[in-house]
Amino acid sequence: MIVRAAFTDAAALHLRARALACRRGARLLFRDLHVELHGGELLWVRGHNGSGKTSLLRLLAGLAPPAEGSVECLAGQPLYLGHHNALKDELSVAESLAFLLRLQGSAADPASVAWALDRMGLKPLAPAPVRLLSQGQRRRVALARLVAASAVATWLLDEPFDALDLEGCARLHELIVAHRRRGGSVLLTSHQFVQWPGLAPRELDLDGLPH
Ligand SMILES: Nc1ncnc2c1ncn2[C@@H]1O[C@H](COP(=O)(O)OP(=O)(O)OP(=O)(O)O)[C@@H](O)[C@H]1O
Repeated sequence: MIVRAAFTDAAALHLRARALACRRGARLLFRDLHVELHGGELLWVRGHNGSGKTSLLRLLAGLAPPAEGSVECLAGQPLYLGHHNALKDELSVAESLAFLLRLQGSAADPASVAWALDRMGLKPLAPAPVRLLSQGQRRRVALARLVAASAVATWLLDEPFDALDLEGCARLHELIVAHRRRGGSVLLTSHQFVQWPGLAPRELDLDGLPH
């Protein structure tokens, strides 16, 4: 089960990375990167293709060790949502989401799954096989995990707006706004300008870093 983090203390420090360096193969992608993320904040990580945005998120999520520096998660283990949707083609939409919810330690009973699908506008697709879904519909199923992740203080989202139509973007926007309002923090990458009203992200541009 998700450990319920006490993150209602507005503007508390949730995540701190100091002097991070990231090496992929022979390439040093960046070094001397400092990141702080507080409750209620949205941080938009920008940079050209291959600048290291996904690599940075993986370091912050603890999925890979940094070449140098340290990462501290002060409000519990973050939820990392990668740009691969990780759905199982042979399952139905509801079964596939239940599987992902179980993996992240959230309740995966039929009512919780139905609620999460409904919040992402997917209710009619619950019994459909995943293999029949469009890319945007797949993205929505993956993002439905966030509906059940209100107890996780920090969300790390890699290209969450990818493949979404306007309505899908609006639904994700709502989830992010609600999470920040309850004191949660969000760090995301996006190639699109994050311009939804009320989002007002702080920006971290990897293109400006030493390497
Ligand atoms: N396993 C790996 N071994 C070696 N190099 C890798 C590996 N994975 C990624 N890279 C390289 O690291 C660099 C950064 O990749 P990363 O996916 O972090 O970039 P990104 O900023 O997220 O890119 P994009 O905007 O295209 O999603 C790329 O040049 C990529 O080729």
